Amino acid sequence: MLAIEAKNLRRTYNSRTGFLRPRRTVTEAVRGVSFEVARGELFGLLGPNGAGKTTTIKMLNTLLLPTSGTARVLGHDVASDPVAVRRRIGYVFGGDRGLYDRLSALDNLRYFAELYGVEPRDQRRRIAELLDLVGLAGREKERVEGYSRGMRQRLHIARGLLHKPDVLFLDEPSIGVDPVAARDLRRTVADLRTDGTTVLLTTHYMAEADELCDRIAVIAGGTIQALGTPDRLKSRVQERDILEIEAYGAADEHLDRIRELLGVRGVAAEERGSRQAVMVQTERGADLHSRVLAALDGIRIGRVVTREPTLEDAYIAIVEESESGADRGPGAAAADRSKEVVA
Ligand SMILES: Nc1ncnc2c1ncn2[C@@H]1O[C@H](COP(=O)(O)OP(=O)(O)OP(=O)(O)O)[C@@H](O)[C@H]1O
Repeated sequence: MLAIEAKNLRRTYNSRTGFLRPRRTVTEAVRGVSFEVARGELFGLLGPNGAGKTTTIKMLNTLLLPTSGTARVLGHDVASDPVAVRRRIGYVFGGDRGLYDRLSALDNLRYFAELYGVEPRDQRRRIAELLDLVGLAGREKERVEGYSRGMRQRLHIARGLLHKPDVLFLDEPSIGVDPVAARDLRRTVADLRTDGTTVLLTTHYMAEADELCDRIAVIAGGTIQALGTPDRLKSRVQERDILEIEAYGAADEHLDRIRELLGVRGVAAEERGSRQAVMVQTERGADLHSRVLAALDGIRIGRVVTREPTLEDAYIAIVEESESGADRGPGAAAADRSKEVVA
């Protein structure tokens, strides 16, 4: 039996804005998403902000009803049998909500164990096992208010696992967590595999997805744009070189100028503090160094390197292709999904 089976899932949001001239906005957040996750698999859902990842997860974990389509978790239909689904799943989301700061980690876990109906005779053992799994054993008597963000996230995971769910939804668990703590968190997630838990993970960190996930679906504009193993997704850009340039103040017009160069297959910029990393995907062997630098004329440039493509580059290529259909430019796909109607 499959752990998760989503068939043509759709979800529309209706929201109202304005008082004197009320407007109703209809947003098609998820537009026909289908995928399957096998038991014991670690499946990643990647996509830009607003792609529809959280909405998809919320339909699978019964927090939202699909507008149409069907989904089953461990064979139970999310719409007609939500109680059976809830009994078998855990949900952990990034951020600060969901723990009691003034209590110790141990008291938090005891409280949630009661709430989730963990048998009193099993509670001690289960909590000890989980503290061990998430690397908090020895620190459990400290108040959560003194915990670092990474420790909190690991405690969140322990909380989500108290009732031994077969499927765990992890929505951006490493958001705001420093690199060392993120590494510990990844180890925790990888360890879940050993006891057969199926994990559906959303993340914005590509290295994390590459390291952890058996398969990944890239979602953009409410639909799945690519699905496969990390290696399979990377193979989409294997015929490319990546020119990475450290720049200070590159604007959209500079990126557009680079995009127009012959041999350039994609451009993206990532803010890194006061500077940007401009990533230019070029056809393999096309030596575009000088022409790309000329397009950035007038801007302070730091290090320039050519490197092999990573999962992040594959992801950028997939998302750019989905957004640039018919020359509509970045963001067009997202804009198409919201329509304003007079209320
Ligand atoms: N409650 C809501 N009411 C109206 N629109 C919503 C609501 N929740 C989400 N949306 C819209 O639906 C679309 C998908 O949002 P969703 O939160 O699922 O994306 P996401 O991929 O999880 O994004 P992020 O990475 O930013 O968390 C977005 O356009 C968002 O603005």
